[in-house]
Amino acid sequence: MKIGYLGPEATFTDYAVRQLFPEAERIPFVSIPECMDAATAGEIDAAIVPLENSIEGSVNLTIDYLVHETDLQIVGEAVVPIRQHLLVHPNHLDKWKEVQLICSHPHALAQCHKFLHKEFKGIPLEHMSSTAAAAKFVQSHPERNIAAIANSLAGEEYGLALAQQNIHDYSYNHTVFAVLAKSGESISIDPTVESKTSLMVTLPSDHAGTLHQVLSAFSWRKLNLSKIESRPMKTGLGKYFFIIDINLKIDDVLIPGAIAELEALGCTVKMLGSYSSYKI
Ligand SMILES: O=C(O)C(=O)C[C@]1(C(=O)O)C=C[C@@H](O)C=C1
Repeated sequence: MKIGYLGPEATFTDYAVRQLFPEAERIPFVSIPECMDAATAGEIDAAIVPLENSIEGSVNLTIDYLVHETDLQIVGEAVVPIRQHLLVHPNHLDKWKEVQLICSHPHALAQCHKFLHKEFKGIPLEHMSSTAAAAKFVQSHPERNIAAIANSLAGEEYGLALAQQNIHDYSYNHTVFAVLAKSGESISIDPTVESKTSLMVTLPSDHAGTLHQVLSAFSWRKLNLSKIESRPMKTGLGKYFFIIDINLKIDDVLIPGAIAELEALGCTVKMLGSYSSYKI
């Protein structure tokens, strides 16, 4: 089985792939959209992409690309603990407090915002395509006193020294990764802790109280929602769609009944997936 991920080797996404699919052939991509495109084209069996972080919130690029640009389905998800470390080239370990630049993925920098503000005020931050790309960049510039924020796997992979560990601002730091595949493809992930169904719901325009009616379609059926999030449709100001997660696998009665009720209200409903959730 071929699984695509945001590369290079030793990103958090790569770590998630290694945990979920230890036997798979891992294929790195330079961006999340490229990885999803490869799944759509059938070059890989599934793409693993970050969806949401407990400190930083949703990964908008993933959600928007999934909804607007692909027909991929969510076939599984994994909740992965995230530990961010400050890594430097071993040549500069004794002067890590004087680093001239700190680079990482924007989500990783944001997860360490308070640490950076306190310890490295005024030091430039550079966005890289992933945490491992930042670690690789530091490795390839041994002459510069610069640092990467990345995980310990990247530290080992790129021969960097650990200057400060666990620098994320809140100790509870977890990212949810989605497993995306073409519709009809099933990928088994065991053991399952929870099940979920994700829907994209677009409301009819200018109807007072529709969101209330949408929520009551779930509430009177006692369908427990774990997330409701709005994202712009990208067609005009004030035009939004909703992502709604239900804590249940698709069944024959309750969820199809709720969907039919939403459609009767004039909503458009797209099934994003019904899948198992795995905790690493
Ligand atoms: O850069 C990485 O290592 C990634 O896998 C990406 C990513 C993200 O996009 O949120 C994944 C997990 C962490 O939250 C930080 C970065």
